[in-house]
Amino acid sequence: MSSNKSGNNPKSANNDKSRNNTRAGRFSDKGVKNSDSRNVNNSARMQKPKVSARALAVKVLSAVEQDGAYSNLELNRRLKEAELSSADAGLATELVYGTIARRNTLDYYLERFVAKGVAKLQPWVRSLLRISVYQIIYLDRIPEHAVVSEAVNLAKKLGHQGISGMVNGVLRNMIRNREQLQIPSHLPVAERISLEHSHPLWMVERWIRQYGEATTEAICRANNEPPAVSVRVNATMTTRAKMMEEMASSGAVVEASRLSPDGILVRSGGNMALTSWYRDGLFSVQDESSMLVAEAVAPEEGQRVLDCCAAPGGKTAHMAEKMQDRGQIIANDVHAHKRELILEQAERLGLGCIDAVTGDALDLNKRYAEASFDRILLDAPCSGLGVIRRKPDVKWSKSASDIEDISSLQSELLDRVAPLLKPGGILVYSTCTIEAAENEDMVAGFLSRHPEYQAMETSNWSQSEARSWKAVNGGVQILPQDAHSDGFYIARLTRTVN
Ligand SMILES: C[S@@+](CC[C@H](N)C(=O)[O-])C[C@H]1O[C@@H](n2cnc3c(N)ncnc32)[C@H](O)[C@@H]1O
Repeated sequence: MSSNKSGNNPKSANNDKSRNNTRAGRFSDKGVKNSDSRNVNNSARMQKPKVSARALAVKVLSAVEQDGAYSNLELNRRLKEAELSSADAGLATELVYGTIARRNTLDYYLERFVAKGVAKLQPWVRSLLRISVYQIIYLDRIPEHAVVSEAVNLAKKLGHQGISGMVNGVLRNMIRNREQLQIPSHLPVAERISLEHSHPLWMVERWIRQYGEATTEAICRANNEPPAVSVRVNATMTTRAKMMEEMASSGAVVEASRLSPDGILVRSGGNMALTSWYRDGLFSVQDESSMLVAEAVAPEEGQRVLDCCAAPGGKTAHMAEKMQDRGQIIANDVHAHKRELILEQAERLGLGCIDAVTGDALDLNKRYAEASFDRILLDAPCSGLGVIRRKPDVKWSKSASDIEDISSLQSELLDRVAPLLKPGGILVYSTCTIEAAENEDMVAGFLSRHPEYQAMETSNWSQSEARSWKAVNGGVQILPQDAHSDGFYIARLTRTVN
């Protein structure tokens, strides 16, 4: 039996607290100090907010659970309306993402104290109890008595006396019996990991089959870390060294990415998407793993490139930057409304070599001539299980059958676009998941059906850090704990004969 690691009881959860590296850091009101006030994420407000941070979090969580809303979109929409101070916006963000991330652990604890069972509660009451227990267990800056009184006041406002009494009773009882807030160590391993790190049991069991127990536990632990902030420098406008200098002199704490030559890790400095550097196109906000995709494509100036599933255009733009905006990139996506997103990126970054088009990638072979592209990127739609840190809802919204469904689409997409590559060209297949069925098994199947394709060496494109990663079929599988970046699979294939 593996030993209990952090997060299985309130005490170790408190150790988690002491790291104080919460998601809310992104909303810190310590904006970059800069003589150019446009770069300061200054949101001190004088008026009384229309809604409290906790009420907003309860509304977002209830909409996610009841209406299947996307947490990020719902949260952003409500934050815009609410005009909270930056600290309160940070708290609301922390409560929403933290509560979703720790959902089944919170429910496991609550189940012992809610007489009629958590499932029978009204969704808003369930959300209120969950955010309260999340604060008690995982956040150190809010005293327990404040958590209880805030919850009781909110229950009075949103419900009635009976509900506020029940909320008061449940929370006080939990605080009095903290020793009961433990995950028993005698549980079968998969169940223990599932409860301790809040992942669905089917997912944990699936990963144990693929990666073994220790790696699965490391994946689940990493999935609960707040994601790092990183930006990709626009190489047509500046260099990483110059950008880092400018950012540092404005008060941001930055580090060069060890994964991508274009990446900068931003340890503190406010919301990068609100800076004038971002608006002026000097950089884009992008995860480090994702930056490795264009690295693998290695497009050259003057080449013709096909990006099959391109929206919102992050990797398209990166490839255009690598080409110094010389050549042509056809950036295709099936959704007409997403074409705008690609065009917005291109315009902000000053990139003219991108042609954004709409259509099903399954039909690209009817629209373009065989062997007409030097490079093809298939950044496929996938289950997204590599980006749980950023989108914790994925844990609860996906099922094993989603993985089977999406892999048959991926396989068909690969088969249809393969003839479009010139002999000697490079086809990159990438996903933001860690599922073998969508990754190495997918590429193995493709190579067995297409003798005209070969896997390429990974070592000549991946940075030194990446070279130790598991490389199979010309691809690297990046797990979220490897470099504390998103889980990604990137395979690099070449066409040898016509
Ligand atoms: C992983 S995302 C691509 C992310 C993008 N490469 C980037 O870096 O910004 C997958 C995209 O595939 C698109 N998509 C899904 N099915 C498609 C299809 N059959 N044909 C073309 N695009 C598709 C989705 O709309 C989604 O935008």
